[in-house]
Amino acid sequence: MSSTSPRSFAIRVPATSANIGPGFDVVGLSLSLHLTLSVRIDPTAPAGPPAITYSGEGADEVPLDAYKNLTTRVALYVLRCHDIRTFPSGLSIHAANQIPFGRGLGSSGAAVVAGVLLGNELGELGLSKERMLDFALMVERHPDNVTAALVGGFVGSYLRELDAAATEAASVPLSEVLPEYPPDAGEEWGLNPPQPPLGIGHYVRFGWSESIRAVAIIPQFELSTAKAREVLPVSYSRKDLVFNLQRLAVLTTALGQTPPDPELIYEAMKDRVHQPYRKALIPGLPEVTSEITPSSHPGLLGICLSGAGPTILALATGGYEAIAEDARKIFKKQGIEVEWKLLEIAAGSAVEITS
Ligand SMILES: Nc1ncnc2c1ncn2[C@@H]1O[C@H](COP(=O)(O)OP(=O)(O)O)[C@@H](O)[C@H]1O
Ligand SMILES: N[C@@H](CCOP(=O)(O)O)C(=O)O
Repeated sequence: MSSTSPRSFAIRVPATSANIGPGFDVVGLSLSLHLTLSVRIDPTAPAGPPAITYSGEGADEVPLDAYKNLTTRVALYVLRCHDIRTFPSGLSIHAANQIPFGRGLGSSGAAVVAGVLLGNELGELGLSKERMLDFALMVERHPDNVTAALVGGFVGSYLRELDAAATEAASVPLSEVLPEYPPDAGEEWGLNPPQPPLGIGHYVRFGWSESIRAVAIIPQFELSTAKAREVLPVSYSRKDLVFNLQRLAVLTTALGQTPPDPELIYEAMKDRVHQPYRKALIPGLPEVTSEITPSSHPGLLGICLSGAGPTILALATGGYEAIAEDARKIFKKQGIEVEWKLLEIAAGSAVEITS
């Protein structure tokens, strides 16, 4: 294909639920709601900034300026790290988004991963998954959502301990990784964006019993992840850490067993590291997680906050509607409306060349 031929491709990134109870900042699960970018590059089109259109969740608030939009800013960061200073001319992008913003379903992680994949395709960079994860981790610094969104499934990840130089490179302020472009008149384009250190994130995919589905009970208010992280303490008692470690060790295997064991899983999805501190931001959270149990709701395996919330994630093999409707009643007492969705575990991110 000549360099003046138009080309098109689609990028599809799943939603994610992070933590799954005790695995704060460690485990994530990809879910069947997607952010899909339909991208066209027509090098013969008149020069101009990228044309972005957007539909679905967040359409009323997402910026359509490529220098302000999270996905395109991440793509430009990836390009600049490879000495490509601008978007190609004749670039148009349509984003169709099913992932609600600020609900604990990994919308920002999906937007970041989509941006990394977009940069990789626009620049024809041929980056490996591992290298793409490095770029995503320069922007979203907890690995659980972006790793599960990139590779798909039920995934555990850790950040490698970096040496002093790599630590410095990885701790540059986000404003330097993603400066608001374009620069003011008279300023130069930044020539040396902070390069991600090699091999920041490492992951493993756990087994997942095919009988398990996810009920996402989504309160109709937004809670930013940044705000929900501010309420967490900086240190924990040994008792609380051991409580979580014991459960996480059991949970990562228990969710792969067929048939899954509700008694084992319900207890293994309890948490003392983040949920107790977030309950003030999510009225009804303690009641939902303690009143909906495998004995009151046959089919339920376990129930927890999804990511930083406010969504509640129930893992179950049946009885989905009763779980969701009873959670709705509990939230209603707090004056909170919810919608709920029955979701499957999704495949990881994918790029499809359409022409
Ligand atoms: N598809 C998207 N395109 C651009 N920005 C997005 C997109 N999805 C999410 N964002 C940004 O991420 C923010 C939500 O991130 P966050 O508070 O981490 O919540 P969560 O990731 O749990 O949905 C949104 O308010 C928006 O600024
Ligand atoms: N481990 C993070 C996960 C945040 O997920 P999100 O979907 O709410 O962005 C945390 O709990 O803060």
